[in-house]
Amino acid sequence: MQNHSDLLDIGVIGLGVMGKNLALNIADNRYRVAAFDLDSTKRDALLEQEQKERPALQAQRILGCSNLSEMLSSLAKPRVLVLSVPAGAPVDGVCNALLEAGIEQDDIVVDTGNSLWTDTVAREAQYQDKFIFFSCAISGGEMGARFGPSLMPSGDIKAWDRIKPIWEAIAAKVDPKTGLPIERQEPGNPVTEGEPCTTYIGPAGAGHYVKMVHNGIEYADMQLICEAYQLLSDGLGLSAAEVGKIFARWNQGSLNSYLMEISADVLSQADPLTGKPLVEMILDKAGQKGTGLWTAVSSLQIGCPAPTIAEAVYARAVSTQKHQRQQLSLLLAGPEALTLSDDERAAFIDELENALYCAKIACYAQGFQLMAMNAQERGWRLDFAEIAKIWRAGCIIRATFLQSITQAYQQAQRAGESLDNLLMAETFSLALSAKQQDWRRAVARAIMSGVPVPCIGSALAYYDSYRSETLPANLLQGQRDFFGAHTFERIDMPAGEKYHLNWSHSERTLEKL
Ligand SMILES: NC(=O)C1=CN([C@@H]2O[C@H](COP(=O)(O)OP(=O)(O)OC[C@H]3O[C@@H](n4cnc5c(N)ncnc54)[C@H](OP(=O)(O)O)[C@@H]3O)[C@@H](O)[C@H]2O)C=CC1
Ligand SMILES: O=C(CO)[C@H](O)[C@H](O)COP(=O)(O)O
Repeated sequence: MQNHSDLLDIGVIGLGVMGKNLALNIADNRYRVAAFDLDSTKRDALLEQEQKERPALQAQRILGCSNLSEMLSSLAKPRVLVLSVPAGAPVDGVCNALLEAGIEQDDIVVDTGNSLWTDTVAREAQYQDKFIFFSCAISGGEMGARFGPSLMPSGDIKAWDRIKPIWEAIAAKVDPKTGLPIERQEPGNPVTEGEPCTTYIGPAGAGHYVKMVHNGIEYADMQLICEAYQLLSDGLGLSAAEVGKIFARWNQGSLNSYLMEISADVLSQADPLTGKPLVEMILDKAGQKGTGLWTAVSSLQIGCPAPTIAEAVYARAVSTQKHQRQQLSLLLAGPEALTLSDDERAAFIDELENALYCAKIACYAQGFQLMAMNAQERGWRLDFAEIAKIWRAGCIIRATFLQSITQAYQQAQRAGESLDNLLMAETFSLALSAKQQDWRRAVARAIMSGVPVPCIGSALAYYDSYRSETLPANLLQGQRDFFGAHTFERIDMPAGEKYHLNWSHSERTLEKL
């Protein structure tokens, strides 16, 4: 350490994938860090890593602690303690251990895990008067944590004022003119220029809600890319490397994103054991930790349509039913293979690129609408231009596309309008209208080839539903009234007036209720 008698700036508890890299990132930005993990080998690995990275002449900035009491006594007051432990019981486990170790009322505990947002709301209340429970959802995975993540803080505003300088220093940075990430993955040389990808989101739970929806969009975006992969490989018979090249090309255009970039990379990777494409050696059963599911559940609970996000969660569930899929693949018939000319194949690839772009817009529209509806229910004032801004770099769904979303919300703000659905933004409505025919052709081809496209297809249904002034819910209301006297409203009478037809009477008279 620079000076062992000095009190340190911040403590990091939990030194796994995220915590270790966050600690190194904070130290790179000249803050002094106390670090603790239940598993002392993780603490030692962190110290070793710092020693390797920090030039010999520079003093170490990370102190390994053997227990939480040691950590508390090493920190300047009021203390700032970052939790990077698995969501759920471990968060309360650490909070209780901190209470036993002597944490004080004005100390700040920042939960950076993927906690369920309602748990965060409850924790703020539960630990009130004991310490300040603050939260900061984080995205960016291992490399983001190390060199600049997207950070979504929420809770006590005074706690935010205290941690803001550290957060702005460690966050990913964006060039304000272009909206593009400024990336420099060099230990000891953090990016200090540009706009930091962090902003105060709102009261307790708001940041975790926003991160949860980020992950819901992440699930959908990943599944869209996977569907395109299956269409190109099973539908067109292209090799993994060929699909990788197509994705790399798409990544140069409007589909430019981190997820597209890494998908191209994964597809071009050979398996070190067999030499075959690695992707073909990876078992097709998807894992999940819950944030996509929570997003889908929240959308159902508040009645906000997010079908593409929900389909992405189902797609992971179907993938895990490998045994049933194996059995049914032998039982159920599919369509005849399509024979396409070279021109048709080339056209299909272009159509699919447009389909993916349109479906992506629909996913983001669903996610942003969900945040807006939940914010309204909770009385949160979320700033969507700021949220889109902090997702332009650092996080997993970072994409040039986020700059267009930022601009759409900024434009709406300037005009004093609320953008209730992203599909209404001119930049997206024009793009969708221009590309929707290709989207339909791609979905039709997928259906005729028997390749499942739950997300590309559901996004199209979402688009068609929202551009339909009338939907068959009139018949649905008639059905409900028929079997359960659930009543209906009439188009020629004031809103809110309820009617019921006496379906079981021979005269079928209409009653106004
Ligand atoms: N990995 C990712 O890409 C991202 C993860 N997150 C979230 O960040 C959080 C951390 O994730 P990640 O780093 O991947 O998880 P890891 O499992 O890699 O790390 C968690 C660490 O916390 C330690 N730990 C558990 N309980 C305690 C405790 N009571 N006191 C001290 N240390 C403890 C674990 O030790 P041990 O292993 O011995 O139990 C482990 O070293 C999770 O909530 C995750 O959902 C958020 C964004 C991205
Ligand atoms: O939060 C993240 C990125 O933003 C994590 O990587 C998340 O754990 C991924 O979710 P899952 O394991 O459910 O795919």
